Amino acid sequence: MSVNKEIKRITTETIRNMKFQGEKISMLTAYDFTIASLVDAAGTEIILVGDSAANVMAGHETTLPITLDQMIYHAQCVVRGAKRALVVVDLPFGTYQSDPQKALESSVRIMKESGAHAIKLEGGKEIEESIRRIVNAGIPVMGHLGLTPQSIYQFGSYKVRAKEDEEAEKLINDAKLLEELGCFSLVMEKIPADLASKVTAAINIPTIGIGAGSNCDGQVLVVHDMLGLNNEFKPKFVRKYLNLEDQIHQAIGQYVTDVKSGNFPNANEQY
Ligand SMILES: Nc1nc(=O)c2c([nH]1)NC[C@@H]1CN(c3ccc(C(=O)N[C@@H](CCC(=O)O)C(=O)O)cc3)CN21
Ligand SMILES: CC(C)C(=O)C(=O)O
Ligand SMILES: [Mg+2]
Repeated sequence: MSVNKEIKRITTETIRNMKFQGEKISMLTAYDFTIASLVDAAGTEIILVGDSAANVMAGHETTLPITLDQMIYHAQCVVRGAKRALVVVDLPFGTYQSDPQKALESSVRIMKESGAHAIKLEGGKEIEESIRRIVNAGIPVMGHLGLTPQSIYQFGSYKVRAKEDEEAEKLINDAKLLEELGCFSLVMEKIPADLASKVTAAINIPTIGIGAGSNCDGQVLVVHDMLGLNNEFKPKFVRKYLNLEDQIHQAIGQYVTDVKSGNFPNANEQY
């Protein structure tokens, strides 16, 4: 008797079909092999190698400083851990906004050098040509609208976006444009739940929300946030499933105490 232990890979088509079947899509970030393996094994459909690595991994204030080389390194680590999930990588700030040719080259580097399955970029109409080029090259693209952290210095704050009619209307038009351009899905960050609902009903590609209410086709969180690894960051859209920061603080405190007291290592922990 032979058992097929091969794991079936989630594809962009799987993700698109989930919307029609009414099955919600779960997405989490990962930036390294170990966390990616855990996120993958627990059944998350999409792993995002977010440029939030700039904050979470490198300690930067914003996402702007992370480079394409650094994103590729994180993506390589994640791809080795993801056996089933679709791996999506953020194009970092400055590698796609200005020039469609550069956008394509950045995307090709990510796909070639990391083995990831798709890229994500922030914006709508402004980056239309970049998205067109990348999609035409056969690279799956995930859009990202609403609060787009790479534009933080233009927004001036991380406040909820598209509360006014004019910005809401632009967001709806951008969402429709992204669908037309061939994006396979769309992240909507920190926008009113009613608007997210409206967009989700208006397009045929799945919407994945973060601070965008329960009517999106899927949800995404930064894995370190939902595990409670950084207790200072607590916008209300984060649900903390664990309080790892406190647990790790306690464990490491105990280790320090044991080393200092001579309690570690004991007779069984030496040769
Ligand atoms: N750890 C982490 N989680 C994220 O969700 C995340 C990142 N980093 N980095 C990139 C972007 C930035 N994001 C953000 C950033 C701030 C708020 C926000 O609501 N800020 C509140 C303060 C919240 C707090 O720290 O308690 C604000 O009023 O500015 C939301 C999403 C989402 N992304
Ligand atoms: C918050 C998600 C959507 C993201 O773009 C990131 O982690 O960089
Ligand atoms: Mg991002």
